[in-house]
This record gives sequence, C-alpha cells and structure tokens, in this order.
Amino acid sequence: MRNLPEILIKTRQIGWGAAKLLSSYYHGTAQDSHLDIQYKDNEPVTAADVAVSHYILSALQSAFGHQDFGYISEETYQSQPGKHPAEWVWIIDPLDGTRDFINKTGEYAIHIALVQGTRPVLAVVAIPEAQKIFYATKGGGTFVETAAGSQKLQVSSQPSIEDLVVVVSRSHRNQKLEFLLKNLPCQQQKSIGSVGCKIAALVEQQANIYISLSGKSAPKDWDMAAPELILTEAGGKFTHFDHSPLQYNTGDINQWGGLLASNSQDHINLCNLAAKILEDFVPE
Ligand SMILES: Nc1ncnc2c1ncn2[C@@H]1O[C@H](COP(=O)(O)O)[C@@H](OP(=O)(O)O)[C@H]1O
Ligand SMILES: [Mg+2]
Repeated sequence: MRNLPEILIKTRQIGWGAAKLLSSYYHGTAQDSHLDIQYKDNEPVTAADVAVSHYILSALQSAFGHQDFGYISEETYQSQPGKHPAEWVWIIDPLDGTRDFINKTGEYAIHIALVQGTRPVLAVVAIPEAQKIFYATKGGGTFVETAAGSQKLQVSSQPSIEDLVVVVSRSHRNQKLEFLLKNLPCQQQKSIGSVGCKIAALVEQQANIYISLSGKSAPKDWDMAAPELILTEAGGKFTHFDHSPLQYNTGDINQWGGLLASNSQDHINLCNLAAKILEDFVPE
C-alpha cells in the first residue's frame, strides 16, 4: 500500500495512540510509570521511550508489513546500523525532547516520518501536552488536528528580519551556537524543548526561525525528518546553512553542521548570514 492519504489516516491513529501512552508516563498514570532513566551516548533514555517505540513499531508493522517498508526507530537503531536498503522507510522518534520530558517542561513530541529515498513524504508530529497532532504529506499541505477537528496551517509572513522570533534548543547548546545567537540581528529568542515543538511554534506563527548547530554530537534523522515536512508543507524552508536539503537514510544517521528552518522569506539571506557570522567564531 503506497497510497499516502490512506497511509496517513492509519498513521494519525497511531500518533494519537502513542500520544496517549506517552502522556500516561508523563503524568504517572501508566501501569508502571517508573522512568528508569539510562544514558546512551550521553543522551537520556527512559522506559517511556522504549514503550512508545515498541507501540509505534508494532502498530506500523502490523498495518504496513515488511515487504514494502523498512523501519528505523531511535530506540532500536543500534541493531540495524547503516543505510536501510528499502526505498520506503519509516523513521521514528518515540520521544523527542527526552530531557524536557524528564524535567517536566511539557515540551516533548512524537515524530513519525515516512521517507522515500532520502526525502520525507509523510509526517506526523504529536504533541501530547497540547493534545495536538500535526500532519503533512508531500504536496498535500500541513494540518493540525485537535479534538475539535483539523485545520490547515501556513507559516507567518513576517516582513522584517529584526522582528523575527528565533527558537533554539534548551538543552543542546554550545559556545558556537551562543556566538551565533548573540550576533544575529534577530534578538527575540526563545528556548523550546524538542524539534517537533519548535517546528510547531513556526507553523502556529509563534516563531519564525529555528537554528540547530551540531557540536561533538549531532541531532539524528529521527529528530528532523517529520518536523521538516510539517514545516515545508506549511510554506516554510528547512535546509543546511549552505542551502542544501537535508537527506535521510543515507548511512550516516547524524545531521551534522548548521541547519536553519524558517518561514521562508529571507531564508537564503538568513542562511548566508549565519554562515558569515560563524566565520568570525574563535573557540575559547
Ligand atoms: N547537538 C546535538 N547532539 C545530539 N543530539 C541532539 C543535538 N541537538 C539536538 N539533539 C537531539 O534533538 C532532539 C531535540 O533536542 P532539543 O530538545 O535540545 O532541541 C533530542 O532528541 P531526543 O530527545 O529524542 O534524544 C536531542 O537528543
Ligand atoms: Mg529526538
């Protein structure tokens, strides 16, 4: 089955189910809500990440099978390194913003993306604390769904660079990123946990730019694939600082370097500006 609208209906249901399960861990109402926090490559992993990963993988695999699709989840990735051979691959982050989840900021999300080749064609981002699901298909637009129904989304058309609101990570920051933020002309800056929640702020017109800059480690395919499509289908742009598109399932799961997401006007200027500012960065 490769009919995107049909696949989307099922994926939205799975997104809501996963949101309910994750939220039960967050609020301590799951059967066993003990988070059992472990660290993998300096990043926290909880019992909630593992349970939701299992839930999403089982539900997708029973709906779509293994013949036409591959599956990559943050929590099972160790056992399947490298490029997945399938043309259509599900890329899943069962809990994006694990640090914010643990610290109870409410800013955490679930990402489910379907990638064809190296580019996303379908995406669901669930934000349990907002009781919202964002969804998009390539060429089909971006929508937000709540208990009241679905609504089409479009990024803002904020005209002046100085007035743009920038969102950045709360917990993945380094000297270089601080230098860039200090020297940008847009000084309205806000820290938000989870890439899904940051992109939700852009498509809900509460912010205009998201910047990610890798350090010793980098965000991964599952952090970016679903949020990217949610943004671009709402009229935004999401690229490397050199304007090249992000690529997924390439064999290197890391998304190295500078990434910029914006409401699209001035995207190229902003990318060039970010790269230019970083030319003057001298590490202490
Ligand atoms: N420099 C970096 N190195 C490793 N992971 C990063 C990263 N920047 C962001 N991420 C990942 O991107 C997700 C969102 O981060 P943030 O909330 O700080 O924006 C987190 O995923 P997980 O929570 O799924 O592990 C985090 O691990
Ligand atoms: Mg993540």
